[in-house]
Amino acid sequence: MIKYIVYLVALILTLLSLIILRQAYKSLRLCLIYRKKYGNDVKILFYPILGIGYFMNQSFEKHDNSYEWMKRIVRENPNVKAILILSGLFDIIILQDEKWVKNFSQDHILYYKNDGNFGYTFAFEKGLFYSSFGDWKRQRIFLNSSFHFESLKSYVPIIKEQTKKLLANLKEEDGFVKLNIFQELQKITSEIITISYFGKSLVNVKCKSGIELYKENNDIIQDSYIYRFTSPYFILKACIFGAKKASMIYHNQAEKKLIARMKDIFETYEKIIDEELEKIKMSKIDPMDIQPKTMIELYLKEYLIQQQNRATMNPNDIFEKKEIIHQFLTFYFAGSETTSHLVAMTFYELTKNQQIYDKLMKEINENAKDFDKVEHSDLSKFQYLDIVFKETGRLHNAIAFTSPRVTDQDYIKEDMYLNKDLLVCHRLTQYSQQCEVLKDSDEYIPERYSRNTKGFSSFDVIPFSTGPRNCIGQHLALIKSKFLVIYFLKNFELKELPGYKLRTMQKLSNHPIDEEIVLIKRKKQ
Ligand code: HEM
Repeated sequence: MIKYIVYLVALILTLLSLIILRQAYKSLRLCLIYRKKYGNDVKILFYPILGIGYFMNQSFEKHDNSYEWMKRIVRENPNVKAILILSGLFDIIILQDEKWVKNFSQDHILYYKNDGNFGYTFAFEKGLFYSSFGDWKRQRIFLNSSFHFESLKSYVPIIKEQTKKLLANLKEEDGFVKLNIFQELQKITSEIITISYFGKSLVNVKCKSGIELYKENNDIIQDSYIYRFTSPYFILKACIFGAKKASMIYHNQAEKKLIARMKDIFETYEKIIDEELEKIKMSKIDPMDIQPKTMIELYLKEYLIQQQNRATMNPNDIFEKKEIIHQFLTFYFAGSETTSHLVAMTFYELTKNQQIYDKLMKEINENAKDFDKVEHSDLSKFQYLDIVFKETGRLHNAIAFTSPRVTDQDYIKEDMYLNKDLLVCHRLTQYSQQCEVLKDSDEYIPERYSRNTKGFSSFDVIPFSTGPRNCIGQHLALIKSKFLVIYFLKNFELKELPGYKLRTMQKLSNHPIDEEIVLIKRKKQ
């Protein structure tokens, strides 16, 4: 018996050594290729196993921000085309050069995403964010109408109504109070996404486990993200099988629990969708006659039509019911924290920059005398708010680079070479300060965009990314954020929180450790 145990241990150790050797060889080879081809134009970093996680942690420890390391590299090497981070496990390249960013995002169709939160396949795989190739194209065309200007207009009453519920309990006499503004804003942004998708609030719906659906939705996204990047067991599995497959096999207790929670959420939404389908069937309305007002109606109409015409349809145009749920979860995950982050960080900067605060108040007082009367068409009058958001997106974007993509072939375009063994992503903000607009780039200056724009490119500040795979929700995000800021600043005063130090760490987003970032007080009406 002991003999067999010894053999087994020896076998496992040999296997592990072979995996480590294979990975180390891959990383060393990449290092040599890139060093030879680009010299210092591609900055190469190495840290065993932890790789980019190590540099982000160090950056947070030293500079209170998980991305300061990247900023510093670009500042010290303004011509750097990319940063290559090797780990022996996951080797990742972050493109910095404008032309490289442009080419890569235009040719996105050659790449696909195969990594995300633990178990992302259970919740998001069929949604737009993770879909690829033909499936991505079909979805993007299908969804474009819902994110079109005209459709977005119809969400304005929902946005205004939800915004007005904001902090309804806070009384004027409470004076200035600390507030977890992220939490409050996220409740609103996720509620707006839910109502514009399902046409109703789901705030009272509970999962089978008894936990509120909206709460579990937020928590599972965070928990599965943290598990993906911190569990040594999962990291080892991902190394052997790839992250996607590793989510599907050899589950330990923690993974089984996460998957059970995801399935619970999935089944709760499935029940809601089945009820909606049943209502349409009972009404005996011809699917062709449905005039969709919400995204769910758009989907259900299409779903019922395709059920009728399945035999004659192109199989690539047919989608499963699962996609309807994954799409909603995708919007929830991609659209709620990002939007609340934009608004919260704008508030933070306003408390630090009184002149900007005053200028914005002036614009709001002139153009939004009565919040109830502000319509979608009035939003174009808030031009200063536009550049305030642009500046927040530049300095405090929720994410610093796109999610990593992979491909099966080496990619070469002009002087850009991307080896097939790399995870590839690109930055969203240009950190170099080479042109006038980007001077003093650690400062919050919305007016910078009206400076001499020589050398400033439309690829320098791209918080919503660029190319065909840019953010489909960007206009919705900006409409929501504008109404939120206008309503908030008309009704509340903001003040700097004494002694507050902004420390942001990469979790799901690059998020403040302490979420109470400003003081607020209800204004006298
Ligand atoms: C301030 C708020 C937001 C920011 C900063 C933001 C940023 C981004 C970025 C950078 C990407 C590209 C990610 C990548 O390529 O890896 C993206 C994609 C995406 N975003 Fe947003 N987003 C915001 C709000 C929203 C909202 C409100 C929604 C939907 C309701 C949304 C839905 C999506 C989806 C579905 C994608 C994937 C698009 C595709 O692959 O075709 N986002 N977003």
